[in-house]
Amino acid sequence: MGDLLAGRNILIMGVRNKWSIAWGIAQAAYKEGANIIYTYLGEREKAELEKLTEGMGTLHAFPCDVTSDEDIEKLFDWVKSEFGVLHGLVHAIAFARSEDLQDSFLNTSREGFKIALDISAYSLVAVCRHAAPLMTEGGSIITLTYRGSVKVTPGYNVMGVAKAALEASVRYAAYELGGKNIRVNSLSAGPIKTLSAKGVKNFSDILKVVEERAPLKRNVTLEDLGKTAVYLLSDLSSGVTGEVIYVDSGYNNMG
Ligand SMILES: CCCCCCc1ccc(Oc2ccc(Oc3cccc(O)n3)cc2)c(O)c1
Repeated sequence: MGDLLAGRNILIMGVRNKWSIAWGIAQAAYKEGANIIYTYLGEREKAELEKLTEGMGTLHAFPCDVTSDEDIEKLFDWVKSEFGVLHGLVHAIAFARSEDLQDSFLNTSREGFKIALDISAYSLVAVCRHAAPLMTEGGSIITLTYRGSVKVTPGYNVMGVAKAALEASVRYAAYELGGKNIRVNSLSAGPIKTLSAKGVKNFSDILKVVEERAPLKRNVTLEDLGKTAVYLLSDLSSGVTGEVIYVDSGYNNMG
């Protein structure tokens, strides 16, 4: 047990089950003494959270559908009234319609494009706007991204466009919040078998390629991601903001 995050209130948005990257981050932050607050989408995710957090003390959780400004407002009103101050936030939420994650990118519909960008990119902007006033002692905000934002990954399609918008949003949010000592960064994870990954065609192909070609010759684990998230959430990364940190076994540096 470390104390890198002792006494810090950290809001984690996006735990769906034990395979979730957000759950790997929650476990690592908990081990470093953080006081974790969760948001969930529906009753199924709430039940999963209750199961996952058994034996970890009181479960602090609140519902939030990030497509609703009212939900986001209610969430932060509740966090303010229950905890007063927030020190960290993990945004691990994204969505695109599965038909937009299959073959032709050019066939992405206007509605599908809007949905992907609203949930996967705009939601970070709204969350930063509401979290910042609670980060009165400074803070660290991290979101999850993927290499498909900067390099074409067949099948990732509109999600790659959404992640490009997300990464640019991280830079602009970091610029505006730096003066309040609030840092905003993205963690670019290598492919991991999550519930979301099931929605991306060609996903399974890429796991094998990483294992064969990446410098570390293995895929990353939830533990790998959790440790880097603790670094970004803690004072160890005090000089880092507006950045994309790759945790992908070095794959992104291959030719
Ligand atoms: C061909 C790309 C292989 C590597 C993809 C790695 C990856 C896996 C999962 C990722 O997160 C999501 C999140 C939501 C998402 O949209 C979904 C997920 C399931 C069902 C569905 O209808 N949409 C797709 C990917 C992600 O951003 C990146």
